[in-house]
Amino acid sequence: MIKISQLSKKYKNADNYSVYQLDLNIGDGEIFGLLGPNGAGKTTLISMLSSLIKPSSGSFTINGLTYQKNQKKLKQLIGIVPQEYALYPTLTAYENLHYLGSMYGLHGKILKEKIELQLQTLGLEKFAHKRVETFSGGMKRRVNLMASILHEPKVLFLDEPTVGVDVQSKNVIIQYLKQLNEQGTTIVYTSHHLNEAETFCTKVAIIDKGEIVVKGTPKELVMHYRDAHNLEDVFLTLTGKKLRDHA
Ligand SMILES: Nc1ncnc2c1ncn2[C@@H]1O[C@H](COP(=O)(O)OP(=O)(O)OP(=O)(O)O)[C@@H](O)[C@H]1O
Repeated sequence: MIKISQLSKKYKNADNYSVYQLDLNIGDGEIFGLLGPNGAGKTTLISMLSSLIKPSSGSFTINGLTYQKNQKKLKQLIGIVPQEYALYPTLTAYENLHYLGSMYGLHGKILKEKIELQLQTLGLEKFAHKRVETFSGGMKRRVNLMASILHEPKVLFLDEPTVGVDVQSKNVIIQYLKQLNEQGTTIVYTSHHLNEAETFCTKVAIIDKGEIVVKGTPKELVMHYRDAHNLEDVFLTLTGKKLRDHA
């Protein structure tokens, strides 16, 4: 589904590469977790894959398509849930979804029904006509998610979709993503929640300093490191306990 070859990114004026000569294949139907400490390059990688930023070198394909030649097709094929809310605060949840859905060519009864179904599934039907600026973090995260899947993408990229939300919202989001995956959506997500990733992901890659340190199923990784009881132990073994502050 996704084939990444020697992908690198060095931001303008930066001293180091944020992603360096990265090779990775992500199969159809996976829930793939990109894990790593602060500044590891997770957002940079997912932003390149969702064409929000341009690689410095290397290449990747999604379903055999490159961005250079298939921008329109890829826009329909993928969904992007960025870390920042991509919503209009003064519009209601319904108005936001209607506007963003129409950007993907959805209209009329079909769009209305899709919005209503999603609001219901993600527990927001009662708040459909309230302004998004009045919502809690968890509610905004759920609207952000809905906005990116109205066009039923085959691949969904999510950058920390459960950051800053309460346990209930997190649970609803993860259950919903699992449901989408069962219906055939490939999911690529970044997270700092290792417990969540361990049960949610079919495969993970631990990234540090722009390179993949290890990849595999969570079970394989925990089995491989003798003293590890869980994915967090594997993570700390590989990335160390030093703080990774960066500016
Ligand atoms: N726009 C930018 N310009 C310059 N450097 C950047 C830019 N964005 C990110 N970086 C640098 O690239 C490196 C990787 O950052 P990135 O945000 O991809 O990491 P991350 O793994 O997503 O971190 P976090 O977990 O903190 O979100 C960091 O050193 C960061 O400072």
